[in-house]
Amino acid sequence: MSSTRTILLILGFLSTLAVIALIAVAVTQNQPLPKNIKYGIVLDAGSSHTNLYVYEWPAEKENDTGVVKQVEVCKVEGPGISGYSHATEKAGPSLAQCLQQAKEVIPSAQHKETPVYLGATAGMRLLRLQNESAADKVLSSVGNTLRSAPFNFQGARIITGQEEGAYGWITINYLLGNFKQSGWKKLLHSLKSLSETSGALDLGGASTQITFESKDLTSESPENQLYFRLYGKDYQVYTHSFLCYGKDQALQQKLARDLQTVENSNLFDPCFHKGYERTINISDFFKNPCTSDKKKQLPFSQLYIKGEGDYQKCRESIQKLFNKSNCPYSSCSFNGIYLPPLQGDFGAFSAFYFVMNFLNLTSEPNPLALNKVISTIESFCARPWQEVKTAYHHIKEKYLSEYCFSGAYILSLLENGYGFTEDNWQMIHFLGKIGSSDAGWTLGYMLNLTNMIPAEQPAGPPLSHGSYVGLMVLCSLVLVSVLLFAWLLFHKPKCLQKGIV
Ligand SMILES: Nc1ncnc2c1ncn2[C@@H]1O[C@H](COP(=O)(O)OP(=O)(O)O)[C@@H](O)[C@H]1O
Ligand SMILES: [Ca+2]
Repeated sequence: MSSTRTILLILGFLSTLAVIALIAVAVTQNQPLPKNIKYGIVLDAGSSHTNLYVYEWPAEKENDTGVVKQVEVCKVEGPGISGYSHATEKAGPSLAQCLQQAKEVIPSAQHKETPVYLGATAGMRLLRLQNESAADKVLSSVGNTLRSAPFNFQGARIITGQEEGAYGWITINYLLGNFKQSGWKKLLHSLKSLSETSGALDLGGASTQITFESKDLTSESPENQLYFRLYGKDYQVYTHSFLCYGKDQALQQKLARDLQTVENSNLFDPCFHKGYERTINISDFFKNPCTSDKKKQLPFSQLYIKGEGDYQKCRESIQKLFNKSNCPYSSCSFNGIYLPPLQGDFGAFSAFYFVMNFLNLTSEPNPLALNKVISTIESFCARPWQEVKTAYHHIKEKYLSEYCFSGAYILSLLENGYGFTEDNWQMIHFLGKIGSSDAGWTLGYMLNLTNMIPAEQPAGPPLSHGSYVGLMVLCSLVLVSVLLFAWLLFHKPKCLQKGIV
């Protein structure tokens, strides 16, 4: 009897030892290999300025969703590259300082294999319309600078408005993890027939984009339609980019309209604060493709703008930029552009975020009601310029003086332009960053050009490393408990014998 007990004891001890060994092997064997990091660089050459982004991802996981993240952003000094139309050779050298910063962030052994892309947006689209050869020279200047950097130059080009919308949509849905939803979340969405993805609203200085998944997208307007197959799923997406409807060009358009009825060189503008004054040179004003159709001979060369700080009047004058009179489709946003019914949540970024964040109107996770947003902007516009300047002395005067206009413009674009209402306003989420990455088109652009988003779900182990190890541990613990229980049951140790009948 005692010898069987000894044998069983030894067996129990050995099996416990075996289980511990099993766990130790599982943990060490499945430890991810030391990280092999890859890098990519994208320059966003916007109308107002250029930003350089450095992204990184683990090489062995590059086709997984959500693994690429932004590790650096560098703001290029000076204007956007389209601002170099009169000194095109200076456009490239303006990028040198940010390229230097990228060289410091990325280990030098990896410089040669790191792709670098430059995408120019609406500022360059406008320059190309106004002066094509200047636009070509600017692009060749930035191309030369990028080629001479130690990275793997992949091109400098003007991206289309459609691409800008599409890549912005891909970026935010990639970062929000919407392309890899769990089974139950997918089921919930399909039961409620909700979109699994978030729409994207991007407001720049020269153009603005609206992009969202639209299940009932008809083929009325093929140029607004995009099809994607990502991670094994099909997406039908609507997109449109409005050139001249970025916030800086919208202001130019509004001023061009105001100039039609001005009686002398003084213009009272309800969209600027009381006490604010700005002088505008008329000679260049109508050369811009966004204002050239309003060209008018005026008896003065300078216009003096004087602020009135009246939100209601400002909204009325902005409203005129959205022509709702003719729509050749079943439904339109404005200027005769097709817009299917709005669907799902929207992420609103770049200037949508900068402006609403300044005005403290981005409150998440509980978005504010539309009437609260309106009253906040209304009272901000009513504050005298001297008071605003003192309260926010640390903010660039160019930005500060235009937050009233920009706030009113954002509301007009969303309400009058796209038809958001009090009821669906809260579907809009103003976001600057998602995790460590800025919301914008650059990440989506790089993911696409490096083929990092597969059309089909990559075949991989069914369990993640963590779940695999967890499961191993759990099974082993169950095994030990069963063995222990069996031993107790059949060999009732003396100390327990009394209790068992
Ligand atoms: N902190 C800020 N506050 C207000 N506006 C900002 C801020 N930072 C950037 N902006 C504005 O955001 C817009 C960015 O547009 P940009 O990307 O340069 O142009 P586009 O996308 O039309 O080519 C510009 O109007 C710029 O003035
Ligand atoms: Ca932009």
